[in-house]
Amino acid sequence: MSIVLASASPRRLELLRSLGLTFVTRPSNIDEEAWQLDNPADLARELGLEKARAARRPDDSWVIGADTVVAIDDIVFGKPTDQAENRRMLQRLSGTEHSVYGSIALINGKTGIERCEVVHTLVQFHQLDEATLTYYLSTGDGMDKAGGYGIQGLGAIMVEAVRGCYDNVVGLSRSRLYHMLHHEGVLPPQERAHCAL
Ligand SMILES: Cc1cn([C@H]2C[C@H](O)[C@@H](COP(=O)(O)OP(=O)(O)OP(=O)(O)O)O2)c(=O)[nH]c1=O
Repeated sequence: MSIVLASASPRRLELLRSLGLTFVTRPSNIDEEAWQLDNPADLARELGLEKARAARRPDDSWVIGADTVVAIDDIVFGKPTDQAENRRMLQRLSGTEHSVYGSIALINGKTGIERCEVVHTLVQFHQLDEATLTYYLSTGDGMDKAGGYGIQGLGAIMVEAVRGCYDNVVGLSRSRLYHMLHHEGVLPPQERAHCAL
């Protein structure tokens, strides 16, 4: 039984690799902008499932799709299109707490079984002063990331506290994924032996 990661995200690849699993990547490249849902958790769920469906294969492989949605009061902050938008996003996140919804979808190509769970993490930002904003924006670190920041990199300087799963903010909750795979009986003995958890 093989595992396919339907993602182009280097963060997700690293997180999955650290579980000690053998897998291949197959980015799905769906049009995420085409999805408009009012509820951010539902949006994360549907996008995770769509990514997994797009990479599905007609064999006994398990495809993993994931999506990260950053939101305040149901207003979704996607990836910034330019530095000015990145600045506006960080100004909105400054001094307040926001939600990060991360979906994990699992699809079996042979049986058609579909599972999807959404993990919710709360992230509190410091009040950001102009110097900090300008410094962070100058690195471009937030440009390819939901909400316009990366907690695992320099974005950490803006984070005051995290409530819930940290991995979920980075892009994939290893703990939740492990338990989902385990529940489906996906992990063969040799994979279990190498598993880092
Ligand atoms: C909030 C936050 C997001 N991110 C990243 C995780 C995801 O890669 C990205 C959210 O965009 P996604 O659309 O979830 O993922 P992606 O387009 O990067 O990759 P793919 O669809 O191929 O799986 O933001 C961080 O790396 N650190 C953070 O702190």
